[in-house]
Amino acid sequence: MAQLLSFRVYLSAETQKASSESLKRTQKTRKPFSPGRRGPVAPPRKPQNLNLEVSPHRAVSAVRLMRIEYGGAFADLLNEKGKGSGSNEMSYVERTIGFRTRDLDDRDLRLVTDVVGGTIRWRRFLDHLIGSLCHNERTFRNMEPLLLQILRIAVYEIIKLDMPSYAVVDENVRLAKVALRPGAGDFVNGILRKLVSLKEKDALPLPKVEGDDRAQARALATLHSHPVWMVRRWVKYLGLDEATKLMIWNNSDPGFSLRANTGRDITRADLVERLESLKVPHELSLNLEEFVRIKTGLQTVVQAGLLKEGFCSVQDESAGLIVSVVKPQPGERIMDACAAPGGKTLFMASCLKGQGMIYAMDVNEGRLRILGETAKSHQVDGLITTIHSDLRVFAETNEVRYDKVLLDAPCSGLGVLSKRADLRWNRKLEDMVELTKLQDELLDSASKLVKHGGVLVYSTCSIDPEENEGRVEAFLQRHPEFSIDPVTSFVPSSFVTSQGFFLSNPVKHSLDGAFAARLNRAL
Ligand SMILES: C[S@@+](CC[C@H](N)C(=O)[O-])C[C@H]1O[C@@H](n2cnc3c(N)ncnc32)[C@H](O)[C@@H]1O
Repeated sequence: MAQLLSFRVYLSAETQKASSESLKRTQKTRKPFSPGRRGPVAPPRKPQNLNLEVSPHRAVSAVRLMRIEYGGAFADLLNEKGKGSGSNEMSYVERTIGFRTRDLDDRDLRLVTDVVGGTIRWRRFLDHLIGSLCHNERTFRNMEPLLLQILRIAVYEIIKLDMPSYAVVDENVRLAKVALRPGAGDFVNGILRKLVSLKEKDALPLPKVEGDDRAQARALATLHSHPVWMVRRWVKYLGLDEATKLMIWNNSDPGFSLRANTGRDITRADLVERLESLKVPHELSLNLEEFVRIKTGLQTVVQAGLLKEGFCSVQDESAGLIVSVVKPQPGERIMDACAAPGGKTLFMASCLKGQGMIYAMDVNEGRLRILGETAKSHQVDGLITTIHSDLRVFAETNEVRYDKVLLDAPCSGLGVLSKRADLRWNRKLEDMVELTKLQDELLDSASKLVKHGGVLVYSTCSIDPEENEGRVEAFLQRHPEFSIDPVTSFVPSSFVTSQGFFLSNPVKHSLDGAFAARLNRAL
């Protein structure tokens, strides 16, 4: 169980740099969903018989989408469940739409993952099309949640997956009829037939990128399905072309990297051998000698137990490169001040070659416990001491100083939107103000723990200059005892910014976006 959890957390660790606090907030404030009209929760429906007419992947996708949007579930966690979680999933389906479908086979599971991820990513774009095809805005605004999810799935399948229209219309009309009522099926039929006809004439009602900055940002936000505030921010910082490329990247299927567990003397060659025997296509990382990239086959790796047995971890290369910036050396005492769930802690521990200690601190006790359990399976637990504390409180009272401190700060996660399909919709502009304030406080506290002549590494999985360069610049003004140590000798040159920081750019490097600054404390 701990192993499964640790996989989940690893996968999300590198993908979920988003502050878990704010996500939790979203989770708490979301109301339980009802399949009927938006509003109060409907009483549970009575279980009915198995329905073999409705396509299982669509029924399950619609229910997962309801759970994500109204029930506070996270898209990546639902997708990771995969095979074996069938009966639990079917009981959700039954409770939500009143019947079961046949069990999902491997192909259905892949379809569910694609359809759920894609429908979430493309939500704004799909809603624009659906809204344009309704009689009036009120029809769209008052649409019952399940009906809306069925329409989103159908529009996504027709427009983005290019599935045969007749089958998609037929299947989704049937789902709406059985799960809701005959009239709902007629409504879905009407909307989808209009859509198919416009698609065939190449006349979809899409906005034009024209007018003032605000109007252009709104059009781009619809066409590439992102919140308007993100588009405006990226156009400001990156320019129109780069912002557009970034949105295209965020909408593409994410790739993953695996790190061979060198802490257990497993080499990349050993990992490659296992991947070959499992027929998982892979490429060697050009940036890190422990890493292998895979585009497909992650489920195969999970099912073969490679993560469970501590053979390897799922870790993005951008996270591995942050560890390169820290460059842990045998014998060092390193404070990992925001450590959980521990992706970087474990990699750092494996660099110590049995000598030294990583002090892994986190305010979240549950995530820290998972870190401890995973450290055992990776056989590096003797090199890790966990500390459950708020860094700000710990730094006030603790007298010990460390050779190096890594502050992998809670951040917006704007660098990992390709992996976290729902994050773009959960993140708000106001979060940025709260996060930068927290990052400043944590930087001040982390700096107190660095010994004279020691190193502080500040990192995020954001590409936002305010969370990155902006925080470091403000910190250096408050702390003249620190200076920038350019990362030139720690990472390949294409990752080094003009100021000497590490930046992985999703568009340029085909990795998650991440940032790190290496700061030396004067002797
Ligand atoms: C980006 S995640 C860290 C990811 C981790 N370094 C890894 O590689 O797996 C940020 C972490 O900071 C923790 N955190 C947030 N505020 C904190 C605080 N005041 N003190 C200590 N940890 C905190 C969160 O619980 C979260 O686990």
